[in-house]
Amino acid sequence: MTDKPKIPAIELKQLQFYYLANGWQLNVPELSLRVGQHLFVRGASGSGKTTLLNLLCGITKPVSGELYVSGQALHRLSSSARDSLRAKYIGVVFQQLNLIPYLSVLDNTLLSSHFAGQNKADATVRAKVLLQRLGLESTIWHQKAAAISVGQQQRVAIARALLPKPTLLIADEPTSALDSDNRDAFMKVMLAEADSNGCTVIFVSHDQSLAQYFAYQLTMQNLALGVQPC
Ligand SMILES: Nc1ncnc2c1ncn2[C@@H]1O[C@H](COP(=O)(O)OP(=O)(O)OP(=O)(O)O)[C@@H](O)[C@H]1O
Repeated sequence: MTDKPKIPAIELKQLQFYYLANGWQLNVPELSLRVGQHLFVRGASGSGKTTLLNLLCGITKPVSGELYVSGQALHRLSSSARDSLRAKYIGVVFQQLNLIPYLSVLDNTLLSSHFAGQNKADATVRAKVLLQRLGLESTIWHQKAAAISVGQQQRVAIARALLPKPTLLIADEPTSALDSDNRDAFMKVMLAEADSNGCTVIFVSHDQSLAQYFAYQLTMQNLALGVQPC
């Protein structure tokens, strides 16, 4: 008996995207990631990292080509179908973090499990464990997001992204405000949490020192040439 071929976590084929406003283009001839692979994507400012992540999490749609996440053809889905796929299966940490300033640390963390339709009591228990592992003690759980430091906000954002146990985690420069000790803890917790759920990780940054945490790496330049992560 032969094994069934495994569905890649991510698959891009002849993907093209451009901004109507200025014609800036992103072309990806080919990209394939296995389930559970952790990829570091590096690129200079303006090289298209955020644009790529917005495509991968279905916020924007390619102009042409194919984009599959866990076998789901994102390029064929409506905007609302992409939104519900993201809520259930994709954890995202944006550069702007997108925390709700007037909600508490704990309630911000719980938002993702709410949108993924998960049980609140179970999610609350897991959220507290995650926050603690990220160095966010119970003394700040009930403070408003607006009242904590940017470094603390970054950790709340990753806790929120990880809480629903996504199959894909996408992170855009999530450690820029952390000191080296907290950054180290952040990277280790993020990757260990992802591993325990078999979650694929795509992490973009222009900070080369973070590449040491990843088995696979890619530059935006190589991505545009269709080179596979190595
Ligand atoms: N909404 C938009 N409309 C038009 N052009 C855009 C838009 N967003 C980004 N761009 C342009 O697309 C290119 C890629 O931008 P993008 O934000 O993806 O790069 P980046 O690598 O994430 O940059 P940074 O590291 O500075 O965040 C840039 O030239 C940028 O000016």
